[in-house]
Amino acid sequence: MNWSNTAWQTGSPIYTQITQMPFIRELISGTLAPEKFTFYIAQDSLYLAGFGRALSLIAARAQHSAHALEFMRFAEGALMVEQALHAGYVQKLNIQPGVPLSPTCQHYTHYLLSQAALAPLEVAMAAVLPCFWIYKAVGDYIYAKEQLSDNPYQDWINTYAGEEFGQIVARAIRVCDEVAETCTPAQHQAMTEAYVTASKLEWMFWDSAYKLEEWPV
Ligand SMILES: Cc1ncc(CN)c(N)n1
Repeated sequence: MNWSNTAWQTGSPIYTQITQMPFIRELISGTLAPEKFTFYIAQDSLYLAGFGRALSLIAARAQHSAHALEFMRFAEGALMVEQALHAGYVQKLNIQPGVPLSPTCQHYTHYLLSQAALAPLEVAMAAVLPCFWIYKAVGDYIYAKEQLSDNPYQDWINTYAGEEFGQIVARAIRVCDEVAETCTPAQHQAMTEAYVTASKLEWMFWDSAYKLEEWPV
């Protein structure tokens, strides 16, 4: 079995819980409060800046030039394509610059950056994989469930359920599997742990937006 099959199976209870979150249910029905989506977009723009840097760090550390190139393209995708979607929303939702990182956004981006800089390369790659794979799965899930023709969140849904993002996700999974081929069982275990941790942080990210999370002090 490929490492990615094990990772998906291990992380699937978290994925299932994500699909049941109020944030996701309300995205499907189009009833999500605009202030919650605005909070999400503002934090996600900050997240994507950190995520793009983490991907660039992994590219710089990759052992094979084909993998380095893939991660450079992934970084470009996060910083250009996804940020372009957000830029449209930032304008539409009138999000002002200078929004501070929420506690969860800080936790998640710093987790990815520290893994990208300091963890063994295969663990760093596994840590960023949920950012691709869970979003694609959630995008497809929402797309399949929604019944509205005028969902206010349709652009967001189309981006993550789209074919183009699907191809990027397939390539990210493939690189992880190629790297995992030469890893020991202990290294596979460390990869899966990083994958599960990042999956939990995905759950927390949506939860924090729904709660409009603030610093307690
Ligand atoms: C928190 C989060 N995770 C993943 C993605 C998709 N790259 C995103 N935009 N935001």
